Amino acid sequence: MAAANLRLPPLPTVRDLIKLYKLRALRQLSQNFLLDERITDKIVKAAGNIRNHYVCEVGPGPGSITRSIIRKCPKKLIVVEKDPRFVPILELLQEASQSHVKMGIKIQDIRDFNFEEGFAGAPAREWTDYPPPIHLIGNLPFSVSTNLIIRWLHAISEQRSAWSFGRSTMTLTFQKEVAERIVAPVTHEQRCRLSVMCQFWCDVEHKFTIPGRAFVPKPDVDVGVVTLVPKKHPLVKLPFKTVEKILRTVFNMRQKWSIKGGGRLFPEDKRDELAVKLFALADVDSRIRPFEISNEEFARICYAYKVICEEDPEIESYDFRAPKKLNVVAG
Ligand SMILES: C[S@@+](CC[C@H](N)C(=O)[O-])C[C@H]1O[C@@H](n2cnc3c(N)ncnc32)[C@H](O)[C@@H]1O
Repeated sequence: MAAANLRLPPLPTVRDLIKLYKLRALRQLSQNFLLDERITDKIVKAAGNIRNHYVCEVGPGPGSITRSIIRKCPKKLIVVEKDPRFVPILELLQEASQSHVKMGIKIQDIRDFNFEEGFAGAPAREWTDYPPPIHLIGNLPFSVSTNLIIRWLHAISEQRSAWSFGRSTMTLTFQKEVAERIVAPVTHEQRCRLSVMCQFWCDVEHKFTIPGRAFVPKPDVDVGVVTLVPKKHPLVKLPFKTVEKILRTVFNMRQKWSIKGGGRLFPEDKRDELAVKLFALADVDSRIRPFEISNEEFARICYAYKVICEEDPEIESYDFRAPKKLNVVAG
């Protein structure tokens, strides 16, 4: 039987609090608020069981998802919000829930937040064990969401930050197109570098879509709720930056044969020869387009690149985007 939700003491509605504190949404902080409790409950439900767990909410704003999280009775909730105007409302929630939930309020950029400190005391699990009782939940600001997920994948690949405790899970919102890219399988029209990066390190699921009209103010796009659970066994075990460079380069020519983009991993004088070698070593058809390459095939391409770099270490530092050296004649 499901445990009963915590009943908060009577509070003004989030809509009334926004009015009371005259909180005009700031476009530069991607502020679009969710006021419908059924939707915020659904987001929190997508995170699975959080009772007695440790939760970090990214960008709580006026606190509607925060209320849904509190009702599920986590052991500890840390909210990280950049905009200090929300402090009085968040403190109200902190006070209302203090007998049940230990709630911390951090006014700062999520990109600078120290998860090891925030989750201090949370039980750690072996990477290949069940995920620890730690969750990251948030209706992310559009302006930082892609950058944030790349940073977090990097941390996952090195099992640090929130992932020094094990395979901490994430339930996050993205613009619908970004959500579709994250989960896009091979040959999907939205498949891109982000799809492969996310799927190398996480099991991803697009849980549901929230129509733009559910937000105040209404954004121009719909929003997808995605769960990301770090994989026990990532599909690739190579340095994150190397993998990122390989995928960025191959996807640079999305509509061309993969050998075209892949070739740009190598300096021009060796390009043709090494591009053929890359795909031969990886046993991947070089004439399919990047979005037609499966995750497993991309993993083989990454390892083949590594072999080529071991044979010729100068290759690794080559980046086709770097400005060409000018041949300046002295004197
Ligand atoms: C889309 S709103 C969501 C607000 C609230 N969670 C909701 O669903 O109604 C994004 C929130 O993230 C906050 N925010 C924007 N950039 C941030 C950052 N870099 N670090 C932390 N919070 C940020 C905004 O101030 C805003 O409150």
